[in-house]
Amino acid sequence: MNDVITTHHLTKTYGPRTVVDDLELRVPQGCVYGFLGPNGSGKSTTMKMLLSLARPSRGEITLLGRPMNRETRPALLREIGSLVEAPPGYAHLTGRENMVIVQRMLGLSDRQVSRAVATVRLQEHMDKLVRAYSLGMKQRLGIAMALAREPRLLILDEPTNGLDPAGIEEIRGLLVSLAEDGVTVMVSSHLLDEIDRMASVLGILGRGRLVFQGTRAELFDRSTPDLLVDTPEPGRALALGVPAVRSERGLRLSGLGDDDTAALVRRLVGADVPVHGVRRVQQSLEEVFMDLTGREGLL
Ligand SMILES: Nc1ncnc2c1ncn2[C@@H]1O[C@H](COP(=O)(O)OP(=O)(O)OP(=O)(O)O)[C@@H](O)[C@H]1O
Repeated sequence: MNDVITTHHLTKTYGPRTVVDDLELRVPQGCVYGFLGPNGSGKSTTMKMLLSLARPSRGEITLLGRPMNRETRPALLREIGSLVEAPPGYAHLTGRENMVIVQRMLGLSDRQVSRAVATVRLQEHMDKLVRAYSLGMKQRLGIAMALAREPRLLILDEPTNGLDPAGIEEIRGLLVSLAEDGVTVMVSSHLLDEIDRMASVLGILGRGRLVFQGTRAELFDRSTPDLLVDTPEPGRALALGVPAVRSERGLRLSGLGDDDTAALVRRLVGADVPVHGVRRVQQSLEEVFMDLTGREGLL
């Protein structure tokens, strides 16, 4: 599978602060790539660098198989649709007038514009002022603007921000169907659940660094399942200073490898705490993310 986005040592510093740190992104063709991270972890800055809206302090970007540089930039950007700030568009114009501006700017055909509008299902609202649109309609108009050029790559920064569950569901369905048609979609969010339900590949940022990249299954492979210790006397185990929380049948511990598990069992048995069983259970996706991002409040 070809990668549509690759970066090498991609870094952004603001003064003494490194906000994007040595990223090696690999975004495969035709997937929804979920770019996740807590607020302030560097998602927007990364996407802006991919779109030449911010200049990298260091590193290289390759898009659609071509290195991004002064010569290739104009042609590459023509093939990329994006939504990176709050919904674009002039509020005092209608949806249609906004689309005409995009059409003229990019030299698009009527067919391209009407297809994009139909894809986001805004046909019936094109003669309303954008000011009167709901947030979801504004986001859909923004996506129509990004789609009209029939991009091979879509880069969307938090496109579901502020939408209600029905609006989120609608955007999610739209992005998945675009990917099925071969468009590569990179979409950022700080909402784990939302990304998990649409992305087939995940990139997770924590404090500017890529802490994980791969499929959901690979993510679970990397995590250490929690340990459940069945004991009728969890209080005595906790009194020993064992780093556990109480669970239904005893105790639950996170992040314990095999050696630590053996040491724990020895310690409990040595202290005469009855151990009826020791099992592993998979962490929830939330817990895996929390561990990776340093529990910075990813939802
Ligand atoms: N122009 C700038 N000058 C200085 N610092 C900046 C600038 N732009 C972003 N930052 C800082 O870089 C860090 C990363 O910001 P960024 O917006 O990329 O994060 P994010 O993951 O997209 O977060 P959010 O979900 O809140 O948008 C933040 O600490 C932010 O304050």
